[in-house]
Amino acid sequence: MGLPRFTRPKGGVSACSPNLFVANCGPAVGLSFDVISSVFNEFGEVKGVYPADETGTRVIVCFDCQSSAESAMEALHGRPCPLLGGRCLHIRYSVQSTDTVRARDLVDVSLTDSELKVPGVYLLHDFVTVREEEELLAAVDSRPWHNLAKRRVQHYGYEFCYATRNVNFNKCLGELPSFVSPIVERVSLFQTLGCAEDMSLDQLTVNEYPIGVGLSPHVDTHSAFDGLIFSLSLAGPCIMEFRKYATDDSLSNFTSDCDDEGPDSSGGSNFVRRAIYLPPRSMLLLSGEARYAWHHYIPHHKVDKIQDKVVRRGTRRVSFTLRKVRKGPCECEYPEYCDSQK
Ligand SMILES: O=C(O)CCC(=O)C(=O)O
Ligand SMILES: [Fe+2]
Repeated sequence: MGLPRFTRPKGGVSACSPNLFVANCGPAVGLSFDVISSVFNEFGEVKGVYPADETGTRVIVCFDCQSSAESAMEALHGRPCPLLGGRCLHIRYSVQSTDTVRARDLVDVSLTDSELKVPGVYLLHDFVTVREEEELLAAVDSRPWHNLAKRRVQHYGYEFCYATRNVNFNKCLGELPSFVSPIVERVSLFQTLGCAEDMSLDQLTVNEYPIGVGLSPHVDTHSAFDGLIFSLSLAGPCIMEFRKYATDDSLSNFTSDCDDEGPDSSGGSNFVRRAIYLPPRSMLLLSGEARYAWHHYIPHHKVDKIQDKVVRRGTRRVSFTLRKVRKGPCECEYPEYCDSQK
């Protein structure tokens, strides 16, 4: 929605374009949009990487100019790509589609974690006061931001590297800053909701999303972080979406956790999709299945539809993502999604 749509060209050879349709690559085969973007970025500026369809194995890579797309095509088409898990990419030039928003792009947006029905997601509203929100925003705004292509970030505790989607374990940046201490202490509130894991945290990523900017689908790297991922929303709200792909192994029991709804079968989709509204000052926790087996992302929209109400994103959103860096290999129960167990 709101994004240009590109498709696979029909027929044989297609005219050159700055946009590539790339098959055999995507989140369903363990390659995040950030990793794909960093690989294609070697050939010129990548404006965006988008799902080409709902399979999770085909993406559209949009360059800012045609010559970069040509170089990427020449270097990567039909050859195993070591930086993309040795996968052999099938690349064609893509054409802009005239499709309008399709019904299946719309998903009901839940307001609470119990409505959402993604096991392991918890949401607490008003986790911080308006005053605390102002102080947290002032604290990060007085510190240097690091510019990414579409948003700004700050890292504390350990630096997160977007190219590898991992942390540099040997480079500890020091303790978490004191302005976040009250929040780190308060996360123990989630224990009253039935979450029994170790709540100590030593890594903070602050993300600042300008209006309309979102985040590509990903699972936080298992080997990088422990089992709890907290995300505090400040300033503007957002909708966070979740997808669980049906892997070959899970197809037979795919509906066991989500017995009201199987994988979306429209247009060949092979995932279940859910969405939740995250208001400012709310704290989200991803644990268990939600943390390890569901992709999460924020659609790039300037306008969101929440239970029949159209909500215009009027301000930036700043999030504090708090995690604990993992000290050994991940031993989760979801080996098909786990980089430590592959
Ligand atoms: O902005 C958010 O709430 C989520 C950020 C996130 O998913 C991440 O940094 O991995
Ligand atoms: Fe994440």
